[in-house]
Amino acid sequence: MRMALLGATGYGGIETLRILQGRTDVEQLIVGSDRYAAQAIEQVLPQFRGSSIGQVQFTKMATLDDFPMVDVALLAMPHGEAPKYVDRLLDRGIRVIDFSGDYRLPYDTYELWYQAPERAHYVPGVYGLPELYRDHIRNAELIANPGCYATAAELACIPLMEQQVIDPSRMIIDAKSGVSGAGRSPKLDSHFVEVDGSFRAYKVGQHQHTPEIERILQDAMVRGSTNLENALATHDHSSVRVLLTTQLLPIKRGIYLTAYAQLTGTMTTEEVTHMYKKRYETEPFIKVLQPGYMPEIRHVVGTNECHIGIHVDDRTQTVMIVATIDNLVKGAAGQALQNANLMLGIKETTGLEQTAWC
Ligand SMILES: NC(=O)C1=CN([C@@H]2O[C@H](COP(=O)(O)OP(=O)(O)OC[C@H]3O[C@@H](n4cnc5c(N)ncnc54)[C@H](OP(=O)(O)O)[C@@H]3O)[C@@H](O)[C@H]2O)C=CC1
Ligand SMILES: CC(=O)N[C@@H](CCC(=O)OP(=O)(O)O)C(=O)O
Repeated sequence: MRMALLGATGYGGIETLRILQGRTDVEQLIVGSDRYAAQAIEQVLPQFRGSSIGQVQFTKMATLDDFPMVDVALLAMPHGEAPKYVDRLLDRGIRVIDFSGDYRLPYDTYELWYQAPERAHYVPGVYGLPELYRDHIRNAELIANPGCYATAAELACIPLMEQQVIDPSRMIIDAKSGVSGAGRSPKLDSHFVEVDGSFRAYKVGQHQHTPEIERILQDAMVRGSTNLENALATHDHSSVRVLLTTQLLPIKRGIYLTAYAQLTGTMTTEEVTHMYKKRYETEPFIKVLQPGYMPEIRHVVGTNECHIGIHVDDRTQTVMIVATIDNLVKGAAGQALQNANLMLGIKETTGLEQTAWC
């Protein structure tokens, strides 16, 4: 595999390097950083001292057109940066996986939720959630890697949507993330002293992953339906409505997400669990827990896994799904490398079978 990684010194980029350094099938690795151009990875990131990639030097991203040919480029930069590079890469025949929100939504929705400045209208890429779009990903030129909360929310709710057993118009998603989700650039809100020993909600009612989750769950509902005509007729484009609350946990990494939805018929915890186990039985990274068990962040940190716990509250006929992921792995770098494996015809789990650090 020949790969370029632009934005290699942010948390998503560093995590990509951590996962890649154990791989023996990486024939070429180009790492882009303007700030650290010409320095070796191990000079800038001492955790890679003596590793197989430690001596690779960072390259200025502006020199992109002179890079040697690669199979795939991963772009791990803040929102709004990827479009400076994407067309140039695609024109050279290099396939692209973008970590940011730039290619996840139709432009009008993107502009609204990301407060994007006036610029060219981007066409969404193939959405990089293998559990829903595996076959599209294999042939894609441009992948929009999902957001971290969105990954957890979608994996938590896809079986409910496909089987149409809930009211999709009033779903509640309560999500908590470790601080690395806010990126590596210093900001007051993610400063250690502001976060340690505290807990708070942020971006209330305006989190940018809200339309992403609604769009994908809507699609899951329509695609999963055994009666497509009925699904299209009864659910117009705006029928999935999600109230998303995002909160900052005083830990480095991990997402703990709880989705609540109203069942339209009577179901037990055992029945919903059976439905989830069946849906995800061939998915290498999804673990559905037995009734009575709930996931924990420490059991997924450092892994590309999503653990799912299920409970049905009989009194209110509410189904509650808890999903945990590592925001930097299944929520970013791991998922991007899972997508790269699919695109390049490599076994999907290659390099991604680590167990948790706990
Ligand atoms: N952190 C997470 O949990 C997740 C992040 N994402 C997305 O992944 C992308 C990368 O995020 P993250 O890894 O957290 O890191 P940052 O957002 O902090 O990105 C830092 C990297 O981007 C490069 N960069 C390029 N242009 C700019 C610029 N104008 N300003 C600042 N940095 C720039 C930096 O290069 P240089 O070395 O030259 O400084 C550095 O390598 C973002 O779009 C984010 O939304 C998605 C899912 C989860
Ligand atoms: C803790 C924290 O701040 N998290 C980030 C989500 C990062 C991510 O996955 O999303 P994007 O790629 O869409 O930025 C946030 O809430 O904006």
